[in-house]
Amino acid sequence: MTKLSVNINKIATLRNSRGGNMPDVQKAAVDVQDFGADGVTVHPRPDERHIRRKDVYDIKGVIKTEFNIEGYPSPDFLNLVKSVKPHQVTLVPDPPEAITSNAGWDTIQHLSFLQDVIAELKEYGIRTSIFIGTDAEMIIKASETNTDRVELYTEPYATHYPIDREKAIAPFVEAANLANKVGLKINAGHDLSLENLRFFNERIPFLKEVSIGHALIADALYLGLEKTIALYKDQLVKEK
Ligand SMILES: CC(=O)[C@@H](O)[C@H](O)COP(=O)(O)O
Ligand SMILES: NCC(=O)COP(=O)(O)O
Repeated sequence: MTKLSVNINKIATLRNSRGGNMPDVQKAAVDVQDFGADGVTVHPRPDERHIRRKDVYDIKGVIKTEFNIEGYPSPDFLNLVKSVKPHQVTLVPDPPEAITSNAGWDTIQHLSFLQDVIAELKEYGIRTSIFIGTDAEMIIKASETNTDRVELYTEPYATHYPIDREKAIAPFVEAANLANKVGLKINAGHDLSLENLRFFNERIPFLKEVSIGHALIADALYLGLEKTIALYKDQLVKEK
């Protein structure tokens, strides 16, 4: 069954908005795991707009499932993840001013850089994943970085799903089959939701893990975190 890694960035956003420790991000990391998440994902951005470096260490201390840390491989970020040694690091090409992750890597232009970073992370026993679009050339080149996995950037799917879901999913099915063919394991994330997740999971072959945050935390404001995580997990149960 496809694993669900819950991204708790937006819990930190709420906490930071008042300057105290409510909601408690470390407690949220414990709770999402107790409620059935297969992992916790965070994205400590350079401006610490939500997840802070301290959060990363606090969460590391309570991980019983899998810890996935996302970020641009700056020297600061690499020092942080080498110190924390999460199960997985997901490398994203986000510039510091990006409002959110909105593109996959250009694995042709950045091949050598990614090869070096991935080799360094593997020396620390960290599983690597790189954020990628559905472009065939980028996926083929991604296999030359020696990354363990790619994470398919699913915003285009989520945007087009309400318009024409067959058209929305087609490039991602092709991309997943190609990634598998070139020896890459497959994660996916960004803008996945209760609306679009079941269809994505049913149609994408070889999918190992989805990381979901924004929509899940928004849903939890109405439904509660425990019920919301159960609903998202249910979307990942494949019909017999
Ligand atoms: C890599 C990805 O698509 C998301 O994890 C994104 O990085 C979320 O970041 P924000 O929560 O800052 O939007
Ligand atoms: N890698 C995607 C992620 O962790 C969460 O993205 P989103 O669900 O907040 O868009």
